[in-house]
Amino acid sequence: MSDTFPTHSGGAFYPRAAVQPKKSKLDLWVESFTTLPRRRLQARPSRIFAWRVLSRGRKFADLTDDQLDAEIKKVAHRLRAARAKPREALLVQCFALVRECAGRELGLRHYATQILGARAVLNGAVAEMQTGEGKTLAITLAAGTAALAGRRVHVITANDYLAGRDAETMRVLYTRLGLTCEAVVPDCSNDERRDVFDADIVYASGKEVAFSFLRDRVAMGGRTGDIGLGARAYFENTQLLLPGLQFAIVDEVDSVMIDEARTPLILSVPPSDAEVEAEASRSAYAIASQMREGKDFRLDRLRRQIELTPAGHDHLDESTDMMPERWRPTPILDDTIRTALSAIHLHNLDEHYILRDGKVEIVDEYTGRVMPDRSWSAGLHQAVEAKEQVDITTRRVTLAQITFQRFFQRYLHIGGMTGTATEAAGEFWTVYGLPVVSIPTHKRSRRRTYPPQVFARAATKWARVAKRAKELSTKGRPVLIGTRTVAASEAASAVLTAHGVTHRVLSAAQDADEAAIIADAGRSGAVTVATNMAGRGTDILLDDQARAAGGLHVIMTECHSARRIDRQLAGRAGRQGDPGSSEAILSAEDSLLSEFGGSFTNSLSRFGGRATLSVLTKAQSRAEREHVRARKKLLELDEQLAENLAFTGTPE
Ligand SMILES: Nc1ncnc2c1ncn2[C@@H]1O[C@H](COP(=O)(O)OP(=O)(O)OP(=O)(O)O)[C@@H](O)[C@H]1O
Repeated sequence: MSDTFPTHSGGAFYPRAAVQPKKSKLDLWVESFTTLPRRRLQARPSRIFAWRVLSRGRKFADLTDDQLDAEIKKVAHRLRAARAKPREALLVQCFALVRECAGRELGLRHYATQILGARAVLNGAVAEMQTGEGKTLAITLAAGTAALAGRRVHVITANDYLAGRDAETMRVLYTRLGLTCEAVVPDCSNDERRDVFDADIVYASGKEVAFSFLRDRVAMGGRTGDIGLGARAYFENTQLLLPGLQFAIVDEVDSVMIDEARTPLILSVPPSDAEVEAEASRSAYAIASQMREGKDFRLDRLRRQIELTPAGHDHLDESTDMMPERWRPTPILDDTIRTALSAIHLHNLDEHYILRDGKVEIVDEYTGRVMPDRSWSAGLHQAVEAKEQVDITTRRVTLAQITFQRFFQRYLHIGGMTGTATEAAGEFWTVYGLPVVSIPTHKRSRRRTYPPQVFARAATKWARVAKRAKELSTKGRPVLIGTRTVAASEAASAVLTAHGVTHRVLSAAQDADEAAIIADAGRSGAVTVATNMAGRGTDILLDDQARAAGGLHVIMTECHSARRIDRQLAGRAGRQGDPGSSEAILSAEDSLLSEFGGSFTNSLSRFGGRATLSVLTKAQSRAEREHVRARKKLLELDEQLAENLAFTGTPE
């Protein structure tokens, strides 16, 4: 079995895993029948381990605070001495100590299921723990143990807000263990960032750590060994941000390592001729907006691709003069115009992006959150700005780039947790070599799932949503209405108002009040409308009246292209054995069904009637296949780029 705490490789100065060689399809196929079942078996924690931790914990409960501190020191010392592979008995002791400290500092003692989840993470697996099972607390067992063993731990969260929130909540526990814990605040200075990464346990979004790694790579300037890096640090005073990539625990691992993996991370600087660039984007928009679908270009909404027709090419030939000199050669012009067409036809306001303070800000399709510090690459961001007639930002020059897939492969040890891993188990194994292990629930789930209802028209759907919300909230149940876009939240809000239902809206456009709105969402009779940003990590606590009335009811008003995201939303109800229910109220006009639903949806929207579950499942499977294809393609491009870079002498 692999080491629990792999020792340094890639040099003690900046420990990280070596770049992994690309595996052939045949190798992967063979592995999935040979290595994977064995790894899954090895990674599955035994229930006896959890039982031993609980029984050991009873002994620690009798210790005074001073005696407990002494035990912690002893265990930390033995863990460090054990190096890569501590004995099972030592891990039992360490888990029991962390658990006892959690009981004293947080008033929560880990359940057996949380112990199993954390053990699977130490075994280098993805632990699938259902929504609401307490992953945030479970992670402290794995993070605390690894940090006591002397490893620098990164707890990677789905976004910056969760990083700050979880570090804040769990800091007292880590402090009690004699460990330091910090969270990365976006936009902090390099010195601050270096200080944060100096802590034993760092909570951060994947993007923050990956960008810090990219900056370090640029600073290393191709030197990767200890001597080169040490010399650079000494003679050129180059200070790196990270102490390497040692031990990562990824919370909401499918969101971070699969969903985010569709966007490459690019470290860039502004170019010298910004004004001409802006001019080119405006002219390209002017040309593209005159072109007609079908005649000048063909649009493949499914694959999000645009192809120019011969008539389109003729149109471009006639418009060349409108572009600045550098953009006139045919391949560059074609590319620029296709980007402008994509901005016009495939990127929608209040769905893919919002406008805030005269700026285009991207909305993450999976989390519903605005990502102010991200921009689309290859001129798309500027094309969207030209379309919205706002100031055009400068298209930046790339210094270094990496995909999440390649970034996470560089950790010496990685493990993760999520409520929804099964759907992506194949991808976890082929891309990251991570087996998925299912952990049982602490209490039996009492959540009821009603069959989905699909209406022909969106208006009928919204009326039904309002009626359901009114009916259930009058009975004293809190209702959470999940939407996919900011625009849909507004539509839902308008209908609810028209039906006289008091409600609150939580959306990407106003996430400042998030904590307050969530705190109220579990009150008896409360109705809350939220984009899927109220999915992962949102813990809606019920009051007694709400629990007695039947708990939270989640209404999903549009299915996401990934089933996991829907399961996350439904998972806000019926947590920790609470009562609760969920249902989907949809329409054939929803984008998933109209794009991926096939002929059935077409006839449904034309002739009316109701669709069945199988139509939905088919549409989602199609969309998921498309996304897997897109991610594979990105990884291939990234690997190709790395090979080209390796050829020019920068192998990292
Ligand atoms: N051992 C425990 N004892 C008592 N309460 C607990 C325990 N562990 C977790 N909880 C409570 O369970 C609730 C859910 O926890 P948390 O939000 O971490 O779940 P989660 O698994 O991350 O859910 P999701 O996947 O939906 O984000 C919280 O209110 C938390 O305080």
